[in-house]
Amino acid sequence: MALDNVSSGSGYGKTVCVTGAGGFIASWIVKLLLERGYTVKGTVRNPDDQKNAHLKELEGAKDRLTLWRAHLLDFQGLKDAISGCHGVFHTASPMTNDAEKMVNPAVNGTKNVIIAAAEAKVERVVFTSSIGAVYMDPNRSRDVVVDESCWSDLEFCKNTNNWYCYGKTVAELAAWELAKEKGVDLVTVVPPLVMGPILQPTMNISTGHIFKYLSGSAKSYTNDVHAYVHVRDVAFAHLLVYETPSASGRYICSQSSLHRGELVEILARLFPNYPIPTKCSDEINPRAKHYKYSSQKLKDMGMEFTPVEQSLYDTVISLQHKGILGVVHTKKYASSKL
Ligand SMILES: CC(C)(COP(=O)(O)OP(=O)(O)OC[C@H]1O[C@@H](n2cnc3c(N)ncnc32)[C@H](O)[C@@H]1OP(=O)(O)O)[C@@H](O)C(=O)NCCC(=O)NCCSC(=O)/C=C/c1ccc(O)c(O)c1
Ligand SMILES: NC(=O)C1=CN([C@@H]2O[C@H](COP(=O)(O)OP(=O)(O)OC[C@H]3O[C@@H](n4cnc5c(N)ncnc54)[C@H](OP(=O)(O)O)[C@@H]3O)[C@@H](O)[C@H]2O)C=CC1
Repeated sequence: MALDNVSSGSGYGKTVCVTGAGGFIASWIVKLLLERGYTVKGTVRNPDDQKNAHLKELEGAKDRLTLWRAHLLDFQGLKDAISGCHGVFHTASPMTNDAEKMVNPAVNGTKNVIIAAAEAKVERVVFTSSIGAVYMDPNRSRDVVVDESCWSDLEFCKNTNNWYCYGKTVAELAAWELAKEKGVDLVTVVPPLVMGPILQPTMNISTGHIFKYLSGSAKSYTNDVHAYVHVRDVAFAHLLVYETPSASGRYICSQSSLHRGELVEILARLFPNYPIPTKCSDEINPRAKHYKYSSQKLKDMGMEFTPVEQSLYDTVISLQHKGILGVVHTKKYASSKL
C-alpha cells in the first residue's frame, strides 16, 4: 500500500464529508484524508462526547476538521454536513443483529446520505458496505470465487436472524438504486472483518472478536471461517476509489481467509503468554471450508494488502497500548479494563 499509488493528486482545496467519523474505520479514513490535505466535515452523533476527542488530535485536524452533529435519520443534519462538499464517505452504520436497531438507520440513513449528496451535487459517494452483503447464500458453493457480482440472499439472512447482514445488503442495494435515480456517482468498498490499530478509545466489534481470545473469555473457538483485512488498507481503499476517476461499482477489500483454528494458532505464536483457546467448540463436523473472496479489482488498481499476521499483531499491540488488554508475561495476568 502506498498513497502515491492514488492516481489523481492530493486533496488540497477539496472538502469531503465522512459519516460516523469517530468510528474505527472512519477515524482512519479521516486520518488519511487529513494527511492528503483534504478539509473534512465529520458527522458524529455527539461532537462533545469524549469518544470523539481522538479526532481533534489527528495531524491537520486543528485547521481542516470540523465535527457536525447528525444521526443517520436526521436528514437536515446530514444535509448541512454534506453541503459544500466535493465528496462523501458514508461509513456510519449500526452494527447489531437487533433488527429494529439495525435495518431502519442503515437503510434510511443511507438513502438520506444519497439524497443529500445529490442535492449538494458531490462528485462521488464512497459507501462502506460489508462482506455480509456478499457471502450469505447457502446455495453458493464454497468452491466458487466470490467476487463483486455476488449478493447475500435476503430471505436466508432473515431466516437465520442475521439482521446485520440483511441491513447492510438492503442498504447497499438501496444506495445503488437511489444513486442511479438521482445521478449520483457511487462506489462501494466491501471489507470482511477489519483488524488493526484503533484510534478511538474503545474497542469495536471486529477488534472485540480478537480480544476475547486473549482475555480468557473464549474457552474454545468456533468452527467457522472469516476473511480479514487491515484497517489502514480499508481506509486507503476508500481514498483510492475516491481519487481514481475510472473506479466504478463494488470493490471487495479482503486480504485472506482464516479458519478460527488458524486464527488462534497465529495469535498463540505471536502472543504465547495469553490464555488462547486450543479446542474447537464443534468436535463433530468437519472443518468449515474457506470462501474464495477475490480482491482482484482493487489489486488491479495497485492495492497492496498487509499480511494477516501483521494485522493481528497490530490489533493486539493497539489493545495493549490503549490499556484495554493487559500486557501479560504469564497467562494469569490477562485482563480487561472495559
Ligand atoms: C462478527 C462476528 C465475526 C463476530 O464474531 P465473534 O463475536 O467472535 O463470535 P463468534 O466466535 O463468531 O461466535 C460465537 C458463538 O456465537 C455463534 N454465532 C455467531 N454469530 C451467530 C449468529 N448470527 N447466529 C447464531 N449464532 C451465532 C457462533 O456459532 C459461536 O458459537 P460456538 O461455536 O462458540 O458455540 C460474527 O458474529 C459474524 O460473523 N456475524 C455476522 C456478520 C456480522 O455481524 N458482522 C459484524 C461486522 S463485521 C462485518 O461486517 C463482516 C463480517 C464478516 C462476515 C462473514 C465473513 O466471511 C467475513 O469474512 C466477515
Ligand atoms: N469493523 C468491521 O469489521 C467491518 C465494518 N464494516 C462497516 O464499516 C462501517 C464502520 O464500521 P466500524 O468502524 O467497525 O464501526 P464502529 O462501530 O467503530 O463505527 C460505527 C459508526 O457509525 C455510527 N453510527 C451508528 N449508528 C448510527 C446512527 N444511527 N446515526 C449516526 N451514526 C451512527 C457510530 O456513531 P457513534 O459513535 O455515535 O455510535 C460510529 O461512529 C460500518 O458501515 C460497518 O458496517 C464492514 C465490514 C467489516
